[in-house]
Amino acid sequence: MSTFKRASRALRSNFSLFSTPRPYLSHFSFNQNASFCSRPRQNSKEGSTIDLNKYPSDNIRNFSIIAHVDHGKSTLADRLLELTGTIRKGHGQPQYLDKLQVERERGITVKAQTATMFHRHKFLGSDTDFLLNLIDTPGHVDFSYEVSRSLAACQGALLVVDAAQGVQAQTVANFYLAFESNLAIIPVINKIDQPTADPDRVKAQLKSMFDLDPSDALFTSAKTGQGLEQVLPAVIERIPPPPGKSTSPLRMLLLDSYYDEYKGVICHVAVVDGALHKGDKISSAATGQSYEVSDVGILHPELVPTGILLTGQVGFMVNGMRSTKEARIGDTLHHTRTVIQPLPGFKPAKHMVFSGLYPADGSDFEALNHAIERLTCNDASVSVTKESSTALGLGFRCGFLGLLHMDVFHQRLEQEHGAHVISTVPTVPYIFEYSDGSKVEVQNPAALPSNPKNRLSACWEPTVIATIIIPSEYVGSVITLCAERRGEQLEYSFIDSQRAFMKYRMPLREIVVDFYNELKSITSGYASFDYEDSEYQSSDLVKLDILLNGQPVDAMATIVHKSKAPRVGRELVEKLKKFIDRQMFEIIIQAAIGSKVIARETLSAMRKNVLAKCYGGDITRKKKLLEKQKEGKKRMKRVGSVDIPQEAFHELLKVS
Ligand SMILES: Nc1nc2c(ncn2[C@@H]2O[C@H](COP(=O)(O)OP(=O)(O)OP(=O)(O)O)[C@@H](O)[C@H]2O)c(=O)[nH]1
Repeated sequence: MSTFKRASRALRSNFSLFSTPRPYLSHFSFNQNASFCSRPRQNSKEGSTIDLNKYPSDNIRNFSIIAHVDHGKSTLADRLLELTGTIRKGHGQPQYLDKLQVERERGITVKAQTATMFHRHKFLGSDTDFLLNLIDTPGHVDFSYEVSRSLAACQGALLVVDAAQGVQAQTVANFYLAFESNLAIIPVINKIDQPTADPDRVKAQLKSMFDLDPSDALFTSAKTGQGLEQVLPAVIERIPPPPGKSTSPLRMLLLDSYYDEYKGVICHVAVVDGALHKGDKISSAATGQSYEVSDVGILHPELVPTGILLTGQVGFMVNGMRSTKEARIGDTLHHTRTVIQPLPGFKPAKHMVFSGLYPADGSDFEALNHAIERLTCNDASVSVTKESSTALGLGFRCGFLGLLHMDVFHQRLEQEHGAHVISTVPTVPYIFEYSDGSKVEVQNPAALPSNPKNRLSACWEPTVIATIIIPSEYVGSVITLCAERRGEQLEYSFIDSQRAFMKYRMPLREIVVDFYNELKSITSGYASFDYEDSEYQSSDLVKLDILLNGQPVDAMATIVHKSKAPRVGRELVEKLKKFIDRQMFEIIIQAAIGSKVIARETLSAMRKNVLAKCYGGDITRKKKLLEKQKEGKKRMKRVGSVDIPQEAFHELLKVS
């Protein structure tokens, strides 16, 4: 059973009983008298002098910061890094651990980031030096795979909740991920400086929803610094040290990997048992392949070589892997020639949406191939297979964790690798059964015959369990929206007098495209939403073809529920009419199921004259416009004799 499903089951039972055992681990002694004491400022440049032998596992704490989107994880991480002198105060770069350009532009965390901090604290009566590994995690549902991976390296988590917004859908999802991993959970009610903050209400929600003791909650403002002095003492006193054995043979969990231009593949690892030294010979439990460790160290938060990583420590390792494909996330690494029991590892990432990626300019296939290869080195959760389309030429079919993930991947391709792509309508993985009893998973609608009923006997679509939290006054409109999206209500209750909690089983296709936007718009932005994958359900699906002047455009084909086909068909042809420029001849745009046309638009003939509004004879301006038109043409795709601009493909993504 998937973690998601188990969490969902726990969640369901939690809501019916409203009281569960306290999720805390109680085996670690709690020192009531310990007091806060700051360590002299550390600087990452001092890295080479760091002696990790000073930090046996009893003096190590590994913890994640988890929360709903925007509740302040990365800002809190900044403050903790400053407090411990890991980064300079006023370093001028908010959300320091969000390093990607896409993270900075969108203000979201996409990749979990680890930072090692050092902190002196009065513990059991004496000043003690601690090594703290903090993992900042993403909040958006698409990246919850990153959260579950991060939690595997931790013994505790700070569950951050916005004091004004209270518990939201991803708070619930992340709480259960941590709870299922048996982590010590420290509730942190953040943003208490806001005028609308109501920490007492949030405390009551944490008690009623998760049975978290209200007296355990910390109250902070990551913005003003209020209450932050309580955080690290709580981490040290309430989170147990890592449980591994220093005397056992080395076992390391491979948490993540990325490709660095200069160093090659860099692996992030958690040393569960034993110790890793520079120069060690290690092997992968998954592939049996052996490597020599050429560099090892901590993330402080930049790479700082230490020559050693001891039991319970989290850090980086370079070992001559040539491609990140060799670095299998969740793999156990051990000393060559020792026999070990591999660690449980992680479930592979589940791809929720698939889309074709094609070079905007057909001749750029090799450049796109190269760009995708490089980017997947740093984002191994994308699946890639080559495919070809009669409309778009050679390209790739890629699997993503969700639509935001797909969007972020496109943006990174463009920003980090200069690749311009056309993407096809995203689709979810359907299962079709042929009349001979064989079953296929269809990730590309073009792969289905246009009249599938002739050869197919049954079809199934993936569903999700959606969690929605909304102010009570919006319940009616949300129920209507979910019904329109073929949702089946599983649960409906109240978190407190103001907020309702609902659970729905919904077809994945109905939520991947614009469900969240619509939910936000009908609830004035107050809804929060999360989902977890569930089983397949039998469904009445049809393939919807788009034809231009009678010729099907394979890259625009889509699979829809039969009841929605007329509306989707109509919307698609209307969108295309808006985005295709008039050309020298008439263009007939049709949507069809098999040979039956269900929607049609006609674009009358006329060449778009970009100089129409250019009065007077300024030749340089005319030249500029003609140049711009030429540039635009590069981003067009010719299907038969019809030029389709890139935006038309983008717009089709928004039709559900
Ligand atoms: N008023 C106030 N604003 C805060 C506080 N903490 C964070 N913020 C603001 O809240 C916004 C979101 O903060 P982030 O730290 O990026 O939130 P996050 O949880 O890391 O966001 P994701 O990574 O996208 O999930 C930013 O504009 C912060 O400046 C706080 O204590 N008080």
